[in-house]
Amino acid sequence: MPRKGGEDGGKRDKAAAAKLSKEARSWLWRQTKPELGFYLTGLVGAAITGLAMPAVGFLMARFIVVFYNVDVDEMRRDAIRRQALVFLGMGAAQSLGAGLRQAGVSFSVITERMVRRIRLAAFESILRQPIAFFDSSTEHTAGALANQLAADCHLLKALTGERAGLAVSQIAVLIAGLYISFDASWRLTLCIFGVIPAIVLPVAVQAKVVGRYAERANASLVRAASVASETLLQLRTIAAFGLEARAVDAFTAELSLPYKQDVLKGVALGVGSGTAAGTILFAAAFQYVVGALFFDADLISFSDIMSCLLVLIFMAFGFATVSRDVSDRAEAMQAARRVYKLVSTLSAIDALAGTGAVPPSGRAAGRIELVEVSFAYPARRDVQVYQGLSLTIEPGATVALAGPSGCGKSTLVALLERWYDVDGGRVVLDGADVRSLSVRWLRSQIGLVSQEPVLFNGTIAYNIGLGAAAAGEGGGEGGGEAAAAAVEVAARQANAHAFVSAMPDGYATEVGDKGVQLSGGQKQRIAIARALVRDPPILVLDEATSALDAESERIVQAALDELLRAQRRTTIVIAHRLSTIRNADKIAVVSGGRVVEEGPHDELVDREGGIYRSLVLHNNAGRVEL
Ligand SMILES: Nc1ncnc2c1ncn2[C@@H]1O[C@H](COP(=O)(O)OP(=O)(O)OP(=O)(O)O)[C@@H](O)[C@H]1O
Repeated sequence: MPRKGGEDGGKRDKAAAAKLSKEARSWLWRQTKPELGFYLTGLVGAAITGLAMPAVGFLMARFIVVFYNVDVDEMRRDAIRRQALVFLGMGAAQSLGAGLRQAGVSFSVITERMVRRIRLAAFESILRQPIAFFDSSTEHTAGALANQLAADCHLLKALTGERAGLAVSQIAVLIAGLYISFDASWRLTLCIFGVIPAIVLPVAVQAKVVGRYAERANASLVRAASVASETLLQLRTIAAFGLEARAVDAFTAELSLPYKQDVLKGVALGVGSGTAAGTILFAAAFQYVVGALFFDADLISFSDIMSCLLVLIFMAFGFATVSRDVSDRAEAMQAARRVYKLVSTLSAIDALAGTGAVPPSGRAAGRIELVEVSFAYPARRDVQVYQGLSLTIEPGATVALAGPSGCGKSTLVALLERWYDVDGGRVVLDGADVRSLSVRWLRSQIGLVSQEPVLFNGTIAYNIGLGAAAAGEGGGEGGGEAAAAAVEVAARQANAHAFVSAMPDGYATEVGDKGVQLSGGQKQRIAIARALVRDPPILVLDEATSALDAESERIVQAALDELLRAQRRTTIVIAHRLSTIRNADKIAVVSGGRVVEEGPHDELVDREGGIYRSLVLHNNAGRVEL
């Protein structure tokens, strides 16, 4: 019976793939809408030029016949005049067709516009996805997605614009050729066009083979892109551990399959196009023989033999590239399915959607409640991080989260930021379930400083200003006087102003890629300033000093202590340092997926047998592993 299940599964997969292809095709068609007028004009032009090909063959045949058959001079002159006029007409039709084809101004422009639009939609779709989307699959690594934006979107060109015109033109060639040839002699046409399967079959098989190879080669290329992007993002670690050769090996290994498949694809393409090209001329040879037999049996005239033959030969010109086109389209269809899958993936947590409530005041008071929350990360369903966790944080209070490593302290931040949704229970901000709130607004209310500050390539002012830009308060390139003033205020609060002003270019100092030109402590203070520039009602410090050396930690800690003293805002602190935690209004100890102890430092430290007390008692040189 497993075989039957396998067959059913295979059928289901095939049906799902066919459905996806169909949807991808209609989606692609919808993408042409903004340029539909141009597009259709171009396609009509392509159809006319396609129709003209066999028609020219037919006229040539007539022309030859006139010279061969018509003996009387006067009649021949008439016939030649008629033929010349028809040729003139054909010339006009061709001009019109080619003109219309170009007037689609031209297909390449349409294609570029469309691909740009699709790329943008794909990029937006990536940004709309919840964080879980990026946790779960090798298809969704940074390298893989960047590859999709670049390579897949580029491949789509084979399904649109000039290439679509070519397909229409080839179909027109086939229809016109069949019609003219059938009209001349249905017998000979049936015999000759009986060989069409000999052309179509290898091309169809080749397209299928190429399509299948393309899918596997793409999977390898995606993995190669992941290896490349991971290597480039971790260059310092790679250098420190001497992992360059390993990275090259991993990259080479992933490229070997696409290489092999490219070779096979070349062979398939060669066989396909070779068979197609040869078959047309074999058909012509066959036509001579069969035509002669029919001629002897008085079943066909000389004129009709010539028509069938020349139509066939002119059709061969029209089909010269069909084999490669079919392959490219097969590859492009795979890419279209992948891009469509990406752009049609709806996100339950969409920061760009502009949906969800925004409280009338526009600013959160900062009361946070977690009510009976249960949660497991989508990528690791078997690890239940929270099971009925409840915690209330009053507006303006500073709450420290403590507990053993991996107990779920940072997860609380992830749920509050709505990077993930809870499986059970609720996360509530000022009385409203966070799922009902605008994601963009919710995140704009939280200033987050995390363990490893990530800066962007640009100036210090730009990096700090980004905090305000994200909250929709301008900023960006530090733009404007007000923004510049806010950036400086935030830098002062973060204890960063002194070192920034001491730099030759001050706030205009470039920080380099990911902030490499700054020290860890400087980067962290810029990150704190970035979180503060929006003056958030909720501040989250997630082990903000743990990655720093002792001196930098002291400086950053001083900035944070000052900050906590100076302004009452809801603050969640996750820290290993006892001094940060002991000053909090409340310490919540997380263990076994719940808050097991709650209260101020003095109270918890006196609790006999308490987890917090034991953590503090076992602390090492003023640093506790909480
Ligand atoms: N993105 C993720 N996907 C799957 N599991 C995750 C993910 N992030 C964290 N986890 C797991 O969830 C659990 C809680 O992680 P969390 O980062 O919240 O712990 P923590 O208390 O902050 O730890 P630490 O003090 O070591 O930073 C851990 O078991 C961790 O392995």
